[in-house]
Amino acid sequence: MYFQKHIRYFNSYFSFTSFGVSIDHHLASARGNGVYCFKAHGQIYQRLDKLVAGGRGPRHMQLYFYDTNEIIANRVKRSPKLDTTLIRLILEIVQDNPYVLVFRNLGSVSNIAEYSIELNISISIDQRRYKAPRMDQVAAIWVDGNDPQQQRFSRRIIIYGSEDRPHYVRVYRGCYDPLAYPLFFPDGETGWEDKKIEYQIREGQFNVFFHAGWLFQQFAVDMYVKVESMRLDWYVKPAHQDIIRANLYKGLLDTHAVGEADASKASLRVVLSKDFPGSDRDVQARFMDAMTLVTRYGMPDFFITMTRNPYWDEIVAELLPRQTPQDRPDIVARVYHAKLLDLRDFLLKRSSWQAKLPHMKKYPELHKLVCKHMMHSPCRILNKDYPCMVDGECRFRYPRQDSRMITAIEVVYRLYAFKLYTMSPPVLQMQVHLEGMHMVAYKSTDNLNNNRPCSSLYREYPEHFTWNKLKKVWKPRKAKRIQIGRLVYANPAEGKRCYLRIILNHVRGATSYKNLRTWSDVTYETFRSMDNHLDSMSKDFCCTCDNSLRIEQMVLRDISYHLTSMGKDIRHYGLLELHETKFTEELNLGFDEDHLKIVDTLIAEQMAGYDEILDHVLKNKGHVFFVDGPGGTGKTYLYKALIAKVRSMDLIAVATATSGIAAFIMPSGRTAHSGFQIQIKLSGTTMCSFTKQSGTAELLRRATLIVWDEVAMTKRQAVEALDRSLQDIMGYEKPFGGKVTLFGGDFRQVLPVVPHAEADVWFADYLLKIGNGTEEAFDGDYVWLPDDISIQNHPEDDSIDILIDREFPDLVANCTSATYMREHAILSTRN
Ligand SMILES: Nc1ncnc2c1ncn2[C@@H]1O[C@H](COP(=O)(O)OP(=O)(O)OP(=O)(O)O)[C@@H](O)[C@H]1O
Repeated sequence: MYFQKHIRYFNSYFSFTSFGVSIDHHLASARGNGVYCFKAHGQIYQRLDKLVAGGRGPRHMQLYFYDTNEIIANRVKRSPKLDTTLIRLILEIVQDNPYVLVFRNLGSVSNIAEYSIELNISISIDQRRYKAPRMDQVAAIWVDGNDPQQQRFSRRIIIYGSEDRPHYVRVYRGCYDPLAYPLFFPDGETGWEDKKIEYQIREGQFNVFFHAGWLFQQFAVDMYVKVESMRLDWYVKPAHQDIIRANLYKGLLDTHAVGEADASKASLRVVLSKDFPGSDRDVQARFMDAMTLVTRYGMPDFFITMTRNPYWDEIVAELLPRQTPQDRPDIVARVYHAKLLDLRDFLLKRSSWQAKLPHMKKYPELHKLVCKHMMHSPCRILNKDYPCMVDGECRFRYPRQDSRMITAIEVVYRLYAFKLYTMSPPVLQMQVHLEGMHMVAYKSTDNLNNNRPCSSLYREYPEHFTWNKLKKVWKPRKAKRIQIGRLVYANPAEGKRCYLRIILNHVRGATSYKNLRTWSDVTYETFRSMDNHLDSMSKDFCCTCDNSLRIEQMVLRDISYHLTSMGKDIRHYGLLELHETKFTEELNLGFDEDHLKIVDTLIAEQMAGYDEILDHVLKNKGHVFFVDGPGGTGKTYLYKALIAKVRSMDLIAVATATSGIAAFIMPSGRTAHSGFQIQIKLSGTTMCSFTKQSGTAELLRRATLIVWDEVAMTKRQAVEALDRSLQDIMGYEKPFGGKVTLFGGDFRQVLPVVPHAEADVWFADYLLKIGNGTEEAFDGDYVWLPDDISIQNHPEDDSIDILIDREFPDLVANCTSATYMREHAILSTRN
């Protein structure tokens, strides 16, 4: 019992390594709720120390250098309460462990500081069997003077006697488990086997994991992190990133069209692909799939959640003596999965079913329990009186924030490879490709000529046919089970492909691309309508210019402007050639002569900023500046001076601001969203939507100064998107791709955000009336303020004190309370 209760402690005491991860200390430890959890940043690894013990005495593998009695004495020295009989027993069990043998051998040498060990980190002994490695397979020992260049193992770590630098064993190394979990792998097995097999219950077979309590939980979570880390590592590799480029196929073709051979320059950088569960794109795709079912069958009537109860009879019946469900995440995960399948079958196979509350009078207890634990209606602002509402908050904390926490049960569920989601009927994502843009999808519909239902839409095919991925043909569906088709999304900015998608959604029984373009026996050519459109657009420009070539260019530039704002390049649309690119446009922006003179009027602080920034621009030294100052202190004035100076030297200065008004004041300024093509929906990995070969990218590549005013008003993610994109197009992993970037803004002008605050309707209306000039006024432009919102001008002129007293009652007593200070504020029109 004692051993089981402290098994994690024992394991960490006998492990050769220590657990290494950077932990978010705000979230680490029990923090009052009793469940130990921690939030890790980055990779998890095991740490190996040098051979010579540090000032705090031997630890981990260093403890093995001594003979048994000495080890026990050493271990007891570190932890006086240790049960020595138990330690002796464990040491006996691990006595043939090859790592123990290696380290124990070192115990007999006197000058250990001069030794080093070559540790084999990727042991590849027979992994299908639980066979222990031999000592010479895990490590070799050199005495002083041996040539460490003589590499014995292909992947190794050399642990030196006295070198202070610790070594890290990454999760995917074969020796990770035996070094970290000696209690599970007493003979030093690689621990590299299929974990699904390890967690199986086998009649008559002793499985150490099921007796390890907390250590099993820790091991399972560690294994899951291992799996996940390896998958993430795969995605992070540049070679694999290239494979999963967002618009791979389309991007490749586009790239060839503009003579760009390097595919990596073709499209946006994507961190995680759709195949990674939980990634943005996976969620997006599943949302679209769900909406396909909604389109087909209507809105859902029920949203059912199923929670596991660790004390379900089926779980308790399987527990070993003295075990609690927490000790057996494997059983909990299995039973939950089985019950989930049962529920799904019940819901799907029964043609009709009803969800009924137990009768209130007949089963009062049951009724109460169901209402209490199993139902939740909209609450908070939608239903303030709902029983879950306590002090204006939902006591179940709905709606819940997204969070990602891995528990041992979830981990085992994932390691068993149980499905995370299924859809019934399933949704098939159908590709939409322009002719010649893809080899497989739409063209193959030709195979349908003989047996295609002539009234079907393309997306309805899966209901009548099955798609053979290997042969790439549709075959008539035999089974009753149907599948719903969904055409993959095409952004309107994609032009032709988007139109094709719309047409596919409307034209029934089409057999070819030509057939799709045919209407009332007339086959339309691509861009025919666009040509007409060009003619009609030019009329807008005719009144400003009479040179037809110039008008043509003006129209094209206008189209290009709109396309660029959608992240596209006019060169990919087969239109006439646009001579002036965005880049040359920006070069010819010119500057205001008056702004050049501003430099003579700058005050000392402005001048210091001007000199410093200009120096970086002239020497091309990348740096990020932030100009801070309350409103009206001359920030814009400084930008004007700088921008004029940079442009006067025929260099490019890109001037942007968050709001349209601020952008208007900047010389040839534009909003940051339009200038940098920042997407509306932002996440931690969003990039700006311009492509590497677009005009915007070229402009930013050549820009020597980038100015973004009012940056305090924008979302952090927007600035981060620009940072990522600049790094991407510059191919330089320094902030903002090594550009001189000047941000300006004033956080004092950002109003505090009060979550869930309710507007005072009367006051809002009153303010609008004043703003619109419809409030009753006297003496020209004075309005009466109602008494209850104004403070009388006191004869002793202490009205400010009165205001403070009224807004901050008991200020002295509460001034240290963060909640009190958050809830009171005096806003002033002077910023
Ligand atoms: N050194 C200076 N000499 C003369 N006038 C100046 C100087 N600096 C600023 N000003 C003037 O002060 C006024 C306010 O300056 P500016 O608009 O640059 O402030 P700001 O900090 O950008 O304000 P906000 O944060 O509200 O946008 C402008 O009319 C500007 O011409």
